[in-house]
Amino acid sequence: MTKKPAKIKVPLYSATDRDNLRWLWNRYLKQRSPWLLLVLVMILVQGVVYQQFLSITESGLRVIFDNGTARELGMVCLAVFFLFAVRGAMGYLVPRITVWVSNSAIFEMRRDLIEHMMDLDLAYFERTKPGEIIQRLVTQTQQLGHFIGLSTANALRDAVTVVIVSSYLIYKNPVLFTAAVLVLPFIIWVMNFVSTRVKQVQGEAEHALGDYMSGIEETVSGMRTVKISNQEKVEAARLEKGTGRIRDLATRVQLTQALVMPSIDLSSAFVYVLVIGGGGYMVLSPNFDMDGAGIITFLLGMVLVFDPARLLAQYLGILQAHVVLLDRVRSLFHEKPSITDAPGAVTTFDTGGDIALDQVRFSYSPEQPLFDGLSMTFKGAKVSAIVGATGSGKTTILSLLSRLYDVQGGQITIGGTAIDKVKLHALRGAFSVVAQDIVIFNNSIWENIRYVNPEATDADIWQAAENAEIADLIRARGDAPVGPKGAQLSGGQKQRIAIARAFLVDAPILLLDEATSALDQGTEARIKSALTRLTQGRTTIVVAHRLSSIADADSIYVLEAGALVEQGKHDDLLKKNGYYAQLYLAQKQSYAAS
Ligand SMILES: Nc1ncnc2c1ncn2[C@@H]1O[C@H](COP(=O)(O)OP(=O)(O)OP(=O)(O)O)[C@@H](O)[C@H]1O
Repeated sequence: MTKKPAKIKVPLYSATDRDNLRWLWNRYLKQRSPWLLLVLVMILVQGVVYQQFLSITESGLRVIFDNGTARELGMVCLAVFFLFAVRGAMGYLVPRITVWVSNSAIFEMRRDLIEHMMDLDLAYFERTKPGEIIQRLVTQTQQLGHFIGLSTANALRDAVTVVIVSSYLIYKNPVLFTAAVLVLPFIIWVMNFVSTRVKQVQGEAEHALGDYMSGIEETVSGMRTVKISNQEKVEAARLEKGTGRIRDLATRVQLTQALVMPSIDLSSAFVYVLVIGGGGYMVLSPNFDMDGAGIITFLLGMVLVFDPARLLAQYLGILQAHVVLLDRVRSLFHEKPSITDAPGAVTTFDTGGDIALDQVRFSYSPEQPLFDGLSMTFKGAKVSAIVGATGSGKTTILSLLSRLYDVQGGQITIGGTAIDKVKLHALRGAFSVVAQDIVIFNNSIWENIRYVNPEATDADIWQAAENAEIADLIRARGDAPVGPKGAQLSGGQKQRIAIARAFLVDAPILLLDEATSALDQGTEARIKSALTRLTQGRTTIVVAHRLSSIADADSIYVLEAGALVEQGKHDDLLKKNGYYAQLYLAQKQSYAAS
């Protein structure tokens, strides 16, 4: 169940807001300023068209009231048509240009966000919810695009209309305009009150919809557990409760929305009564210079200014929300990667040399120290194994070698070169990894293997698949996709894909982290010879729980709570009768028992 987001109160246009808006302008909009200027000119033209329309209408009405000619009336009609044709053309071009400008700005923003995100440390992704990142890259940028594009162009057009038409009305009849304007804030208040109510209920409805969708996602993806534990009824009741909430809120939204039209009608009535009554009085009274044409035109002017004024008030209302949105999106750029290329980092180093950890200190959090001065050397072109109880730090050592995390003290060298003096791309390119968390895409097995080396020939891929004992499965399944996250494959089949990938990547250092743990002993034995071939000539580091699988390693390192407690060959370690021997015997007995 997701928590209701807390209401955030930020002062409008704080220093941060101004800085964010400046950033948005400088980075994504400034280079498009000629287009924006064109849009501004067209918006001004739209405003002037309304003023001209009012002025021509007034002349037209006088032609009618003062017995003018049909030709004069025809000219007025033509002028009105021309004016609206111009406004129509602008009305087509302005959204076209603004949508294009804002979409390309948002495309660039998303591209920058994606590139920035790719550079961030693994640690960032381990502490940030995927939903937050998705929101920034998908919905928040989308909303921002709409805001800097159409919403702002429309608001500008509305502002220009209000200013130009109001100025014209003030010029025509300042007294009547002032009286009408006194009512305007009240109308806007009524409108905003209704739209705020609608927004509130809408917000609750969206929240309920979000909960309902998360509920469906949880139930569907956990269907195996739901069925095994006979929870279908409970889950159905939970989802039905969700749909009930949505029904209630949707009804409330529609009932509140039903208030909009009557309140518009009622508030417009105030203005119309005021203009017709007040203006009519002015026409009848000899003290004012006002005629019928003037009063009708004035009324028309009020109608023209009314909607833009309301929309402008609404726009100002949502402005703050979008400034907050901008801050959220930009916050991803405030995250800085700490694992980067050092100045002067090299791209070539002796990838076949020894890998040495020298007095390495590392912990994921200060409260839980893991390595405090760990030293060990993995011989180049040999097979080394790391064993130890769960949580002793085996996988972490592999992560440190490829700089998924940086050591906090001491150093790691490969072939004598400190790994933080090697460009990240070159360093990581030296490793081929078969890890516990295998990423499988919803594609064919063939494509899943090819993923690690798109340039590989078909023959290479078949060879890798044969080596990893997965070729028969490829033949049987053909091009069929393997389901989201490889849901249609067994754990062992996924591991074989990972092993096939390792065969396909021709990297000098091989890291096998529980690479065969999900394989049955028969399959493990069958691919063992292939794995042995794979390790030849490569520096290989194997992490395994099943000690029998690493018995023939050139060197075995035994870890206990982040410290190296024993090191040697399998037979020597057994003879020593220490921690390794204990682990080995315990495993042997449990296998015998099972
Ligand atoms: N990303 C992480 N963030 C915080 N702590 C972590 C992270 N990864 C591992 N740890 C912690 O660090 C310690 C060592 O973990 P590591 O995965 O290296 O152990 P391991 O020996 O490989 O264990 P296993 O045999 O269970 O795979 C554990 O206590 C674990 O909880």
